[in-house]
Amino acid sequence: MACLATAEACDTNMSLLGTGDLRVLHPSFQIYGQCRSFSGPIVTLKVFEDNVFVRELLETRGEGRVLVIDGGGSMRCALVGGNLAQLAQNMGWAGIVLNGCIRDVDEINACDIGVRALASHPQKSNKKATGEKQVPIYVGGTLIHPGEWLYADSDGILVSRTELSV
Ligand SMILES: O=C([O-])CC(=O)C(=O)O
Repeated sequence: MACLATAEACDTNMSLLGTGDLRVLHPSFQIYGQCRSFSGPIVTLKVFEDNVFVRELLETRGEGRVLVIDGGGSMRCALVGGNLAQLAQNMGWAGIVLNGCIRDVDEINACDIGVRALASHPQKSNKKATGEKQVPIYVGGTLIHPGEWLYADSDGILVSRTELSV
């Protein structure tokens, strides 16, 4: 699949940026994983310092979708590590965008998926199975709904109400 360049997508979709049908996430994410450019329909998850539901979702078939996790921006533990990134790759997820921290950076960077997160943190999260799947989340300064489309590359991250044509 041809990858859509986010800068070009912004230039050619000014009207969508104006209406909010296309939004640019705040540039506060670090780039990890082998895929610097990825896109797909969004699955959302809202959790706080607990990654049981992250694993539950990544154990299901990704089918080219992107898991966007609102981790509340916590800087106190990691929600995704090398095992979960490998699982995401094996299950066919296009990528993970995380408003929170990862760990096992070298392992994640070896995985054939795209990952965006705020930072790395060596400590694991709680395992209490709390959180909400497929709810609207507020990440990177924008409200994101399940089923919207995400486009990420070296320049940034876009969320679109509908699929964009390349
Ligand atoms: O299991 C966890 O809490 C996260 C982790 O370290 C991994 O995915 O390897």
